[in-house]
Amino acid sequence: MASLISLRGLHFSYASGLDVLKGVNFELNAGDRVALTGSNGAGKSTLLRLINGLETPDSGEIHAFGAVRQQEKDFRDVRVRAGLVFQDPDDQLFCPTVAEDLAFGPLNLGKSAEEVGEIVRRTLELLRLEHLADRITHKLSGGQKRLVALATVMALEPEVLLLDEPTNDLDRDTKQHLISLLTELPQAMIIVSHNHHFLNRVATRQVELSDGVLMEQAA
Ligand SMILES: Nc1ncnc2c1ncn2[C@@H]1O[C@H](COP(=O)(O)OP(=O)(O)OP(=O)(O)O)[C@@H](O)[C@H]1O
Repeated sequence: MASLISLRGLHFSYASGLDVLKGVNFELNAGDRVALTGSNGAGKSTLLRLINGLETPDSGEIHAFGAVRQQEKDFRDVRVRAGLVFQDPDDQLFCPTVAEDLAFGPLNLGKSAEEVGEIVRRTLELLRLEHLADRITHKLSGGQKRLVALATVMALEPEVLLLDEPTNDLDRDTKQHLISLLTELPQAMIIVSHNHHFLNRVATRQVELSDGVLMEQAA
């Protein structure tokens, strides 16, 4: 079966001249929950942004959902099908209330108000966030915002999840709930985290980004 996402010989440097990726090869297959580790500044968030077309590689190929993706227009459907939850929830949340933030994406995809209402209800329930539906998003705690950011991506019903440090700010019980939730979801995912306990519980594979290349770690 073809990979959901395939990166081939990916090179990327920032305009400052900083060489971040120096030939990354990677395959994400159905059912994979991949832990993406590496030291601070190794380029993990950059790699997630490249998959979503938020950065452009200097060379190499990005294949997603069966097609090569090169130009901005090629990534429009990738951003919906491979939902990126940013490291900083404030980059993700911009509507007045939690329910409106969850509704924004599906409404934008042209779903009916009735369908969207059902998606919002179901997603809030899945993440145990029903009690926050009418809260003002920017007044939530850091952990609450992180879960709402995940919920806004889940509301788009993506095929792949790209999670950047999903456990930051979460208390022990909420982390436990996130472990149960992620291991029960059908989606393939890439999870960037420094929390090895969490990754050991959730991931099916581990890759480490070091000196610009990805290395598969022994199970
Ligand atoms: N917009 C940018 N412009 C220039 N340099 C950047 C930019 N964003 C990130 N960098 C640099 O690129 C490198 C990789 O950053 P990135 O955020 O991808 O690392 P990371 O592995 O996710 O780190 P962390 O574990 O600390 O979150 C770092 O040296 C960072 O300072």
